Amino acid sequence: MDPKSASNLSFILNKPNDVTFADRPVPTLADAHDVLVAVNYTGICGSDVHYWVHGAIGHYVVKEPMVLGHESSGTVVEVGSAVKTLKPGDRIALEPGYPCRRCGPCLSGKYNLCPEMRFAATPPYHGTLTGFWTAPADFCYKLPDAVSLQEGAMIEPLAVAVHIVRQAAVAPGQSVVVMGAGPVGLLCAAVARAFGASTVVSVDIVQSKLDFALSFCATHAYASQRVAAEENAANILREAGLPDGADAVIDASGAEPSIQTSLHVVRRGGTYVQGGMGRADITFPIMALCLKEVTAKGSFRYGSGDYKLAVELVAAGKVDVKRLVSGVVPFREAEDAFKKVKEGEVIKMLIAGPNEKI
Ligand SMILES: NC(=O)c1ccc[n+]([C@@H]2O[C@H](COP(=O)([O-])OP(=O)(O)OC[C@H]3O[C@@H](n4cnc5c(N)ncnc54)[C@H](O)[C@@H]3O)[C@@H](O)[C@H]2O)c1
Ligand SMILES: OC[C@H](O)C(O)[C@@H](O)CO
Repeated sequence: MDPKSASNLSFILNKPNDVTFADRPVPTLADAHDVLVAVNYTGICGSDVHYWVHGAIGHYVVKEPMVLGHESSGTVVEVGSAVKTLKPGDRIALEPGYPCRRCGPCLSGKYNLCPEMRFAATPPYHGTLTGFWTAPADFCYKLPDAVSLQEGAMIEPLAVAVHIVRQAAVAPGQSVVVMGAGPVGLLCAAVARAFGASTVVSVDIVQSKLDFALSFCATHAYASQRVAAEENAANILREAGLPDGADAVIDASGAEPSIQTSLHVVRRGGTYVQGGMGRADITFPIMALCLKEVTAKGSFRYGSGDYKLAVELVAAGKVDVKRLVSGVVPFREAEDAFKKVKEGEVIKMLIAGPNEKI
C-alpha cells in the first residue's frame, strides 16, 4: 500500500461524547529503528469507551483532541534503515506503548512500569484508530501465517491476560478463580488453562457471560451473589470442589465485592492478582491477607515476552481469540461499534482500518 495515495483517516475524541473523523498527515519515520505500519484492525477496549464517555481515566485527562484505539494489527509498509527483522508486507501485532528504555524500571526488565511510557490513546498520546502508525520495529510482532490480522488485533488484550496470569505464577495442575468474565477475564481463564491449570472457575454477575466462559475455556462457572464476601466465597469454593481454597485468584472485574470475595476464595499461602481497575480506593480484607499469608500482586499492561507469548498461544491453537470477536465494522461505523460496547451487547468489536475493505 502506498501511503502517499492512501487515507490517514483517524477517529478522534474531541471531548466526552463528541467524536469526529479527520484526515491527518501520514506519519514519517523519525528513527532508523522505526517502521511505518498500515493499520488493518483495531479492537475497542473498555478504556477507549471510558475516555469517550468521561474524557478521563484517573489522572489521565483528555485535554486536546485525541485519536482513540490501541488494540491493533497492521501491515508493514516501510522500514527504517536500521531495521533487520521486518520488511514491507509483513503482518504484525502492534504493541502500543513505548517506554524510555533508560529508567530504573526499564533497565530492570519491567518496562511496563516506565514513568515516561508513551501509550497509545492514553492522553496526551494519540491512538491507533488511524490509517498509518509508526512504531519501533521491536514493538511489532510478526504474525505467523496461521494467525489472521483480525486475531492479530486480539493480541493486545491477550497480552494483558498473559501478564496477569504470569503474575499469578499459575503452574500445571493448579486451581485458578477468575473474577469477571469480560474480555480480560475470559482471556485470563483461557491463558490459565493453557498454562496447565486443571480447575479454572469463572465468576461474574451476568449469567450469559458465564455460559460463554464455560463454552470457551472455564471448567466451572459461578454467578456471584449479593451476600457477604465470605459466604459468596464459600459458595464458589463448594461449587468448584475446592474445599481448601484456590491456588490463585485473579480479579478481572475491578468491582469491590469481587475483590473482597477473592481474598476469601484464595487458599492459605495462595496468590491474588489485581488486574481489574475500578474505584481507586476500596475496603480490602487485610485480615484474610495477613492470616493466610496471601501473596498479593498488581498487574499493569504487559512487559517482557508477554506479546511474544500471546502470539505463540494463538498460533499454537491454545487460545481461540476469534471466538471473542462479536463483529467487525468498517472504519466509518466506529461510533456505532463504540455504542455497542458501551451497551454491553458484545464481547469484542473490531474496527477495520480506513484502508481495509470489508
Ligand atoms: N491491569 C491492566 O493492565 C488492565 C488492562 C486492561 C483492562 N484492565 C481492567 O480489567 C478489567 C476487565 O476488563 P474487561 O475489558 O474485561 O472489562 P469488562 O467490563 O468487559 O468486564 C468486567 C466484568 O466484571 C463483571 N463484574 C462486575 N461486578 C462483578 C462482581 N461483583 N463479581 C464478578 N464479576 C463482576 C462484569 O459483569 C463484567 O463481565 C477492567 O476493570 C479493566 O479496566 C486492566
Ligand atoms: O490494555 C491496556 C489498557 O487498556 C490501558 O492500560 C488502559 O486501561 C489505561 O490506559
